[in-house]
Amino acid sequence: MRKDVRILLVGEPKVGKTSLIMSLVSEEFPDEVPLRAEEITIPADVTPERVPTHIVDYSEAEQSEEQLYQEISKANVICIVYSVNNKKSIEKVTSHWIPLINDRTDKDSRVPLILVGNKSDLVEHSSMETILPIMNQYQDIETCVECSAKNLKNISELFYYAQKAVLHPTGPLYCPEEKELKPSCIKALTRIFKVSDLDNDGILNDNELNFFQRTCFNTPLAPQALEDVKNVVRRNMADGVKDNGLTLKGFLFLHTLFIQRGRHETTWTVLRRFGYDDDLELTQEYLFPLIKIPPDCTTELNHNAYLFLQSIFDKHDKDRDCALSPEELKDLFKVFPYMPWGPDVNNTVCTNEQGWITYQGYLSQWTLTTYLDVQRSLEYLGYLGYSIIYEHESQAAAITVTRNKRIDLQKKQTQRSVFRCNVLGAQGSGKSGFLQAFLGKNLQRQQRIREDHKSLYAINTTYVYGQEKYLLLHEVMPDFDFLSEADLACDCGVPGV
Ligand SMILES: Nc1ncnc2c1ncn2[C@@H]1O[C@H](COP(=O)(O)OP(=O)(O)OP(=O)(O)O)[C@@H](O)[C@H]1O
Repeated sequence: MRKDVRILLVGEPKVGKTSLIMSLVSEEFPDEVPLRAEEITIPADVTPERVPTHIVDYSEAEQSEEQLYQEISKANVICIVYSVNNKKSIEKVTSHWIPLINDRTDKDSRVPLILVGNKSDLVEHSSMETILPIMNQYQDIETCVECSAKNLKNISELFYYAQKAVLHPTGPLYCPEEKELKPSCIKALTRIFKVSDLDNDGILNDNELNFFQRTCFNTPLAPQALEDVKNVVRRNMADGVKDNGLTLKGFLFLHTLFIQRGRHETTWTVLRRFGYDDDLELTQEYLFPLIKIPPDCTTELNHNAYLFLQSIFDKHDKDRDCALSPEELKDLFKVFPYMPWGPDVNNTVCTNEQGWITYQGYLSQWTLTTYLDVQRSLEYLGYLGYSIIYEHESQAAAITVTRNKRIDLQKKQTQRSVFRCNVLGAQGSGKSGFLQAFLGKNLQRQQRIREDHKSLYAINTTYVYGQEKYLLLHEVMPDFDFLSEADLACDCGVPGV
């Protein structure tokens, strides 16, 4: 979310821009106003959304066109002010101001606009009849408001709407023309639904809904409120509620409704809680939290992380055969933007007779990724929503950084549970066979492995003094000239198999 908000007021001379700003600041209508108000900054603690807010006035008499253009490019939201008793000032909104702003802002990053009808105290009628068609015509208009600097009507609301337009913009979420959520918003909310659907039955039951509510808004829903939400969905669609729980369709409908009722902040709160930025991409801080790994230390998943991964396995192993069929695996990775495991994984870890990754194989692969490339592991945990489900500050809470290997050697004891063994040997000496045999695959099965599905790693559990440890075998190419330091870093070696 943005750290501050810059609101610019433009419009025809004498529509009351300066008066609106002065009325907001002094909470009374100023009898006399300067041509242009000084830029003011409202401190975060007195703004509704708790971000510092700069308010900038424009005066044709005082400023050059160049200065106006500069202010337009710096603004996060622009209020186009007209006077409700001045037809010409309304006409100029579309004939002058909107085109001028659009010409000066990038098409892909248009600033939100707010139409502000001042001097509502001077007329009996409303300007909305003229304004609503304009709102429908221009997508960048976030909202419109009629107000009066004189009797202070809707003044704080106007600045609140402006702040909201920047902090909780409609643009990325909703297409007003189609009256529906945008595809990237649907994608993000679908991922959120799947992460929150803890038993993976396609329905958010009361427990899951309460968990979701607590996670996003720090408070569970009262039983009656929960029923009311479901009833709203029931009244509007046939398959939004099933078995007394919310379906994905119902969940998306609710968010559409929030947005249509101007409660974008609800949807944004949910999206941000699940790691999304203003472009509906998962943020770098969410996916790649800082984690320091000193030299000679390795990275492992801790107990909580294994518990989490176990629950993810369980919710996708629909047939309870302790292995993930290709469909189950695909379903597990639906919350990822891409398929992270290629066919080589099936030859890196234990599989069942059908070649499907077993529970043990699944945990082994996670162990391997965490050991070899902890950043990737953090990224994957982020897609699965680890820190959200386990209410941790970041994915980094899943990782144990082991003690320096040298200290282990000195003390002749270790807390580590993953050990790497390099397997060296001439071409054709049977290194691959050795790795596959470690996974329990006999020669017959080994012969069926396609060349492009082969893996240089094999990881499996083994018992040391009754304790389960992971042993990671790494087949090292015979040409020593090409060996990197990383290739040679290991806990033991098996030369000349
Ligand atoms: N709600 C209102 N009702 C009645 N009069 C108003 C109202 N708001 C502003 N005015 C009056 O309108 C006149 C113009 O106001 P103001 O100078 O604030 O407009 P402006 O848009 O800032 O003009 P400029 O761009 O020329 O600086 C002032 O005389 C002011 O008192």
